[in-house]
Amino acid sequence: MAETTGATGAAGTGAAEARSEPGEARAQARAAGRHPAPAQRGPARAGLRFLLRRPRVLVALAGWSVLEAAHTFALGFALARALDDGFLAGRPALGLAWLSAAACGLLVGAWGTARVYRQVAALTEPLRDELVRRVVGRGLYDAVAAVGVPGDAGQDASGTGAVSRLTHQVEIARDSFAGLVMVSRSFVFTLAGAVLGLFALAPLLLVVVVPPLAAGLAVFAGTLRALARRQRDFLVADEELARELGTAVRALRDVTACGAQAAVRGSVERRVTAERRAADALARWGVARALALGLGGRLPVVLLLVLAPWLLRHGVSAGALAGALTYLTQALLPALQSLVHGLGGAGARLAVVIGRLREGAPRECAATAPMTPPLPLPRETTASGQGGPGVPALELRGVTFAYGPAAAPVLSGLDLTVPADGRLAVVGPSGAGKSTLALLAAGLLRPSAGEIRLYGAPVVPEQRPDPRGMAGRRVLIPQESYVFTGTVRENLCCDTAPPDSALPDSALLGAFEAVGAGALLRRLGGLEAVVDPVALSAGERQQLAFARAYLSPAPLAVLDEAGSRLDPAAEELAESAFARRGGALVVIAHRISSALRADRVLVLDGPRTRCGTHAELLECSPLYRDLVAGWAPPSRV
Ligand SMILES: Nc1ncnc2c1ncn2[C@@H]1O[C@H](COP(=O)(O)OP(=O)(O)OP(=O)(O)O)[C@@H](O)[C@H]1O
Repeated sequence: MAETTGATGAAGTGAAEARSEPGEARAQARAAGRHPAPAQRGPARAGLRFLLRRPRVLVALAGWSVLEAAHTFALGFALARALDDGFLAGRPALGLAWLSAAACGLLVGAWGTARVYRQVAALTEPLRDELVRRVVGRGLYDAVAAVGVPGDAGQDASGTGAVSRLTHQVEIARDSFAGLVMVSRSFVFTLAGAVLGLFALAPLLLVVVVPPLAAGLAVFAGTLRALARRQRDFLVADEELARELGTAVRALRDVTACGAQAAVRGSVERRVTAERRAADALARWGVARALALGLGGRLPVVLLLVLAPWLLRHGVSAGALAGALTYLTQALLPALQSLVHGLGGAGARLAVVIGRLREGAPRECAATAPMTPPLPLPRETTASGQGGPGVPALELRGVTFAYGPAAAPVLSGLDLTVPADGRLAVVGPSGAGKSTLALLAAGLLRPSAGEIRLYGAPVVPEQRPDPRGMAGRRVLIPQESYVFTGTVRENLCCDTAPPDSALPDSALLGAFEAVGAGALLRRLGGLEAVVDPVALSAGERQQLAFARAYLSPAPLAVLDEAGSRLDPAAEELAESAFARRGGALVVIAHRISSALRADRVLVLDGPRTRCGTHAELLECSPLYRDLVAGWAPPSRV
């Protein structure tokens, strides 16, 4: 069995890497009694202030962007002149010269754009540095503050994971900010170049183009806020779903062990529904985006074509008309598309990330998030699995098991009966299949052939613990004890108590005393003390697991080297508690003492497997004799 200690603690940390945890941040802020600032408010104003503090960079950016405007202007104007003065006037050389001028404009524009990137970097890198400084500073502050915080909280808060996640968000913020600067700047200068060009070609063109363009921009501006909010809601819902799934996947073992599948499924389904709703709302508002693009980018083209005869009659040349169409289709429409998508998407993302960074929460990365309490298993109230008088606790008939179709069988045709009050020890060399047998008996593995019955009922692996099924008939303590971050009570009850009722304290305290773990309970600080699995020794974890299993109503207990980390006296105390509580006991024996306490011993040894009393096996099983000789000096046997 794999190591399970501390799984829940780990599961709680860091959900969806770059996708962060806004919900947690808010929950924690609420828990801490502070009210988080709305993520949306402020980033735009803060961004503007940031820009205004860098006038020189802004001027340089504007200067280089003028080249871009000049390139846009040259594009339509040169085409119009090439047509009107060159090709349509029978002077192809002049036409080609104008086209060459347009090509030169293209090169100059590209050169300007390259310089623009440098200036954008000069804006975004300081932003990044500033955000990183804040994030790391806050992370260190929290790390120092977390010193002395007991348990996972302290360990996680002081870890670098939170800072690493937030610095990744800083990268997202920087990229989104750079994108926003680029698209906004590009739209402004492209618009300026195109309007100047249209005016230079024929002012009448502006009468056709400007009204729909202005209407499109007005629709976009009017719906931007709502659209950004929907976009932000969708991002948050998407992140929360990713966080929920990430946590669930990391905590699968805990979830299964606690029987919390239904609760986790419900929680994930709620997130999926929330994300679907957010996506629907965003899609509805996407219509506004399409409307803005249609009005501002496409309608002017249609109007120019429809009104072409009228424009030509009123002195607009064919070349000017072609130039105007070039402005619209090659410059304005792409710039408007970038603006609409850029401001709606990158803008919302930037607002979310900046808002979150300003909430400033390395703490938000689940370091101190409350652990999902384990869902306790229902406790069987009647001995439903006991099958009636004379029915054995455990029966194996011709059981064969292999870990794969091509693997050699670990068990082959095994027959075994453990009476309802029987006490069986299973021994054998390492790798003989003792743990495999324990898992088969517990219904956690399915035999390749043969049949296994518990109290007369066939053993079937179950999707979830059922008090009327396997959980009501057997309890298994595996080699590695399962202990999670939570109170002692939660650790005890995760296998036993139904969600709607609790075991009395006297039963819990009695279980500790019965298995010889009373001193451990007192040292931990009682039932409400929080257990840190990492701070327990392996033997202490085993004692806790003994106490938990002792509380189980299941009449068959299967102990798979469950006391291997205890000293012999403590192991005997724990084992004998199970013998006293009644029912059947199967012990995968770690020491000869366990075998000596059993009624019968199963020696697993492939084809030479034997079952009998200690004395019988000493007679007939050379392997058993060897094992016994290896366990203890002959004089003590
Ligand atoms: N999950 C698995 N997949 C494939 N093979 C496995 C798996 N678990 C165990 N085995 C193999 O099955 C055989 C029996 O393993 P098992 O753990 O049951 O032995 P064991 O008698 O309990 O050993 P030990 O005393 O060392 O715990 C071994 O050869 C082992 O390598």
